[in-house]
Amino acid sequence: MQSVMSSGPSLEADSVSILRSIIPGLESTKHKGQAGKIAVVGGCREYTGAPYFSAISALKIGADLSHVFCTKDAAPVIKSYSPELIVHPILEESYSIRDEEKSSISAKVIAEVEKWMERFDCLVVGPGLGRDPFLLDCVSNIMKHARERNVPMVIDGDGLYLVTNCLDLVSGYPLAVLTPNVNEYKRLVQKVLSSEVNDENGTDQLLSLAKGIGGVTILRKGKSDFVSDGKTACAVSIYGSPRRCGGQGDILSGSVAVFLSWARQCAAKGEVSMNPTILGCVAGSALLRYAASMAFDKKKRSTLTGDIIECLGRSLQEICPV
Ligand SMILES: NC(=O)C1=CN([C@@H]2O[C@H](COP(=O)(O)OP(=O)(O)OC[C@H]3O[C@@H](n4cnc5c(N)ncnc54)[C@H](OP(=O)(O)O)[C@@H]3O)[C@@H](O)[C@H]2O)[C@@H](O)CC1
Ligand SMILES: Nc1ncnc2c1ncn2[C@@H]1O[C@H](COP(=O)(O)OP(=O)(O)OP(=O)(O)O)[C@@H](O)[C@H]1O
Ligand SMILES: [Mg+2]
Repeated sequence: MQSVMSSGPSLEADSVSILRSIIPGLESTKHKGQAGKIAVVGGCREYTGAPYFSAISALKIGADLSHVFCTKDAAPVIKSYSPELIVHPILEESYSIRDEEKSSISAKVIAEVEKWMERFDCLVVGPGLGRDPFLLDCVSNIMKHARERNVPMVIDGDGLYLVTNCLDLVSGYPLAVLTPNVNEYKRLVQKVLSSEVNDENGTDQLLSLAKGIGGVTILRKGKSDFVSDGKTACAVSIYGSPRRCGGQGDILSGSVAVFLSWARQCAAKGEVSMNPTILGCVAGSALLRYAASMAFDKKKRSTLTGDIIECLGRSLQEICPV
């Protein structure tokens, strides 16, 4: 029986033990893909950094393959950041197409993603996605297909904007993980609970929110990260950095995708008993916070997201040496 809490009344999760329990061994018998195939749906004309941070973090943590489904404009830019990523330039924003093209483009997008969908262990929906209505409509269709195929989804950034306005996309889907920052959490609470964020009763409110969306898992980001699936709640407060450079949430989304895939593999073998989405969130949060503190020790005020990504490998090695 796996315990997510450390002993005592604190909500703090035993995140180091959780990390160690779900990280797979590196065995010579394994083939490419067994350690995880992740896809990020995000990246538009404005934002190319966010999907890159998410997808490259997944690889640096140990996934074997990392795909990005983005707009045609964003693709060459994301490809130029890294030859490691498999980049699909399939999405379109309204400015680049005529109204009469919309239905055929929408069908093409879903046909392209469908070719790959069953191979993915997890999707990350939203990093740098933007808010173009036509693009979000296509992404809604991608999410519906992922759900039909029982593919887990980590929803972040503009994916949360989409989901907050259309809760049915995730409501009642236990393989959905929402990772809101302070603004995104506020919008979710207002929409689902018709109230304002109440920090005095923060854990109860988080439990109600996760329950209100039908048992999805929510990772509320902040000074401490709080995680709940509507039944249990826990926190990750260890490590962290005082630098709040943009992009740390993107590292987190890619990390959670990998860890929840690993946690599901462990759960299928009966090695863990906690909800794998909770384990994935706790592990992702702890690793990001550890890498951020390591990067800050070295770079101080000039710490950027790229510096934190560079520390992911050493952080993993210190927590779970190979
Ligand atoms: N290097 C990169 O590429 C990075 C890219 N990033 C990407 O940026 C995107 C937004 O994420 P974020 O974190 O800025 O969202 P958040 O805190 O709610 O917003 C702050 C304020 O901005 C506003 N606002 C935001 N988007 C808007 C829009 N499209 N159109 C209009 N308003 C918008 C918002 O206003 P509000 O909606 O509250 O009225 C709030 O006041 C997301 O795709 C993320 O992945 C980040 O991951 C960082 C690294
Ligand atoms: N005040 C804080 N103190 C310590 N750590 C924090 C604080 N705020 C956020 N973090 C850490 O940074 C991570 C990212 O949270 P943040 O709120 O910056 O997300 P975000 O706004 O979505 O980021 P992004 O810029 O990638 O969109 C969280 O997992 C959390 O661990
Ligand atoms: Mg964010």
